[in-house]
Amino acid sequence: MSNRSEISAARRWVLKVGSALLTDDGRGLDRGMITALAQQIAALRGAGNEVVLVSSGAVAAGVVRLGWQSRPTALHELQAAAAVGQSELVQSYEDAFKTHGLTTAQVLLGHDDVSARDRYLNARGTLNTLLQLGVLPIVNENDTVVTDEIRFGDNDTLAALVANLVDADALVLLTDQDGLFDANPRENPNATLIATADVGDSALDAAAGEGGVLGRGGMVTKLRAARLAARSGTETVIAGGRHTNVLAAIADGDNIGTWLRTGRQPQTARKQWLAGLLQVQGHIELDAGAVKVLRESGRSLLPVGVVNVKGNFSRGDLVSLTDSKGNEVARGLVNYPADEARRIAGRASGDIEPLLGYGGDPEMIHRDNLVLA
Ligand SMILES: Nc1ncnc2c1ncn2[C@@H]1O[C@H](COP(=O)(O)OP(=O)(O)O)[C@@H](O)[C@H]1O
Ligand SMILES: N[C@@H](CCC(=O)OP(=O)(O)O)C(=O)O
Repeated sequence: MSNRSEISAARRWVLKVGSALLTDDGRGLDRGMITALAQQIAALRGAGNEVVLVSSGAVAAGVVRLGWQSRPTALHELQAAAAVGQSELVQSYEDAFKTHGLTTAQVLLGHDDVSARDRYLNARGTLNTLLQLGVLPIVNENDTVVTDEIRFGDNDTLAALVANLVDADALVLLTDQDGLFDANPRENPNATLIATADVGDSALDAAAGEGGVLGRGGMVTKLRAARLAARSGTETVIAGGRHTNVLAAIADGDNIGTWLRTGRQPQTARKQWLAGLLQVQGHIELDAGAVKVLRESGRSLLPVGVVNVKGNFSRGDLVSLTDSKGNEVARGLVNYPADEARRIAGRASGDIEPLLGYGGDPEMIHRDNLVLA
């Protein structure tokens, strides 16, 4: 019987595989692990789930391919190794998933892609489209172009931001340990596994330590990632990737690894997160019909319901939606910059392409990106 109904109910998964697991003791990519992962992910998909894979391993693969003895520290050398290793990494996955009839897509993201508002919507749109097409997105940090200051640095954080981006139900962080222990098991042989905890429990901070030689963040970044993911209602499980069929066990809600509970309704959590994300950059006045639809049926805002556009905002900015008297009805992330929003205001969605010269989103603001006042 499932102990973890919040996990077994999950349908949209972000799965992160760390360098510690994927690289064969620093001797390049562990092909056996990639084959096993592909088989398990294919099974998860076959059971009706959607999966985004966030995979590390580019630097470790590149270091071996270049014949270097150890991981370099200079940024440009790390970037060169990532560029070499990333092609090997995605090629290995593509080969492994092909045998299960799955198509993969390489998605390289930088910090701006998940924090700048316009790129946030673009990355979200692309990932959602890939999922709708049945493609398996394989995400990594865009290591070759990012600079020191803006690097995620570890893929735990990237995976959590991707979970926010696609509204994942569950985030699974697979690593070389069986989960989060009450102390670092490398240093303390008596450490015991924490099976379940509230993600916000501050006692966890004392338990989580740094990572090994291969990975970067250790449990510190995994805990932080779980907290980031929880902001949009995503549940996190940290588990050992070397167990046979670990993904099936997690998806069945079995008591494996560490479950970090969010304890909040996903939809509420996501909307609170959105609301706290940004400053309001402009105002959009709605007609009475649009106000009613938003309030009563929770639908998206279409351009046809827009009467007036104030301010100079960009795509992805947070705007305030008001009725004719200026009362705030809702807030949301707008799909069009102010000048284009003015041009399509009051018009049917079918007019967007002829008016703007490109086929943008049919909604002015999608309901997933709207929070009622
Ligand atoms: N409390 C803890 N429980 C489990 N592992 C811990 C803990 N504290 C630190 N660690 C370390 O975190 C490592 C996993 O993180 P990391 O090396 O970054 O791997 P990955 O590449 O999978 O992200 C483990 O090998 C372990 O040494
Ligand atoms: N983007 C890097 C991953 C960084 C990294 O090592 O992350 P992690 O394994 O999560 O600690 C790579 O592909 O090598």
